[in-house]
Amino acid sequence: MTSVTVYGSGSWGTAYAAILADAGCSVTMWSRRAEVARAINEEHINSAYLPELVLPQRVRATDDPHEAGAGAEIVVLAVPSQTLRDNLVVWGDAIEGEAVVVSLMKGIELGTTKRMSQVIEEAGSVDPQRIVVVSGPNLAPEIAAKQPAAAVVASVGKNARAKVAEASATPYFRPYTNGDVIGTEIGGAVKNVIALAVGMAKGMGMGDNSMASLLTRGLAETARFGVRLGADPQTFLGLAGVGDMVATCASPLSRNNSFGFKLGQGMTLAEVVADTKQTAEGVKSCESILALARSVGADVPIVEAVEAVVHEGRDPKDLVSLLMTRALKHERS
Ligand SMILES: NC(=O)C1=CN([C@@H]2O[C@H](COP(=O)(O)OP(=O)(O)OC[C@H]3O[C@@H](n4cnc5c(N)ncnc54)[C@H](O)[C@@H]3O)[C@@H](O)[C@H]2O)C=CC1
Ligand SMILES: O=C(CO)COP(=O)(O)O
Repeated sequence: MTSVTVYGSGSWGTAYAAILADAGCSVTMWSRRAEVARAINEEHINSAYLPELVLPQRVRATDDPHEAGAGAEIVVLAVPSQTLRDNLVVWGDAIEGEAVVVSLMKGIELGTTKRMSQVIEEAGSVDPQRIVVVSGPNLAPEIAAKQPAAAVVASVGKNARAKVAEASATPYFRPYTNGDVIGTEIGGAVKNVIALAVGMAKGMGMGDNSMASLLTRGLAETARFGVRLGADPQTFLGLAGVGDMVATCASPLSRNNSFGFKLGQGMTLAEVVADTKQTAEGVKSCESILALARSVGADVPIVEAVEAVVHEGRDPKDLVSLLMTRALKHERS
């Protein structure tokens, strides 16, 4: 039985722990709060995040990161992107030397503009051959309800990606392996920002034409940007690209989409932040994504417009003029 540790007992960490257990792994979760670990062990429920999900008996939890990591062959990281480095400084040494390390995170680090796999390599001293990124249309509440979904399991290490695909394949979760780590991570991070834009548009009363235009042009800028970083353009036509873009932009279950919706409806940024209990990665990552795109000369107008609303105090209503009055251009330029 493969032994897996999941660091982070939030929405996706918990749903992914259930996948791993349903696939036959023995799973230990690390929870920041002792009461969350206790409820998982005694009631098999994580009520703050996924109250409907009854976790399998083979999922255990502890608030001690070193106890959690002992003996794990696979270590899964599911904390907010902007906290990953600090978390690794505190408990990164709990990750066993030969363990495969999986990132479930969809963000770009502020300041360094690093992707999560790069932060793991740097702050956790992990060989890229052992780093795997899981991404795709995977809204945690739907996965927790065991609704069928697929995902990309990407790594430059063939053995590592095969091991994680094997460990997380269930009748409701189908992993596809891929070698394009850059494209997989860029797809996951940028779609959160596009979902913020779509949410704002919906919140302002716009319909499906606006949503589809933002989604499609959002995918175009994601691919243009990703290719500049070395990604395979085909990845953006797959689950970590169009798949995740569609799920996140269409669903009110998406925290990024909902965050944008509330802004579009007229709530202030401070009000929306206070009203959001879980991680909406695009809110912070729009800034680092924009910085990274500028550093490689990639034009990302939707990301730029979202950043202007979220960080420069522009009114969401300005989104329309910011995007619609730019110089006309060829669709594929
Ligand atoms: N929820 C979803 O449907 C999906 C989420 N993701 C990604 O997974 C990553 C984790 O997201 P969620 O589990 O949804 O987030 P969440 O907000 O539901 O949970 C975050 C977890 O990290 C823990 N944590 C550890 N250190 C922390 C710190 N310093 N500050 C705040 N929290 C800290 C929290 O206690 C909590 O257990 C994100 O990058 C997200 O984009 C990816 C696919 C699906
Ligand atoms: O990444 C996700 C679905 O694939 C979850 O999106 P949110 O973080 O916006 O909820």
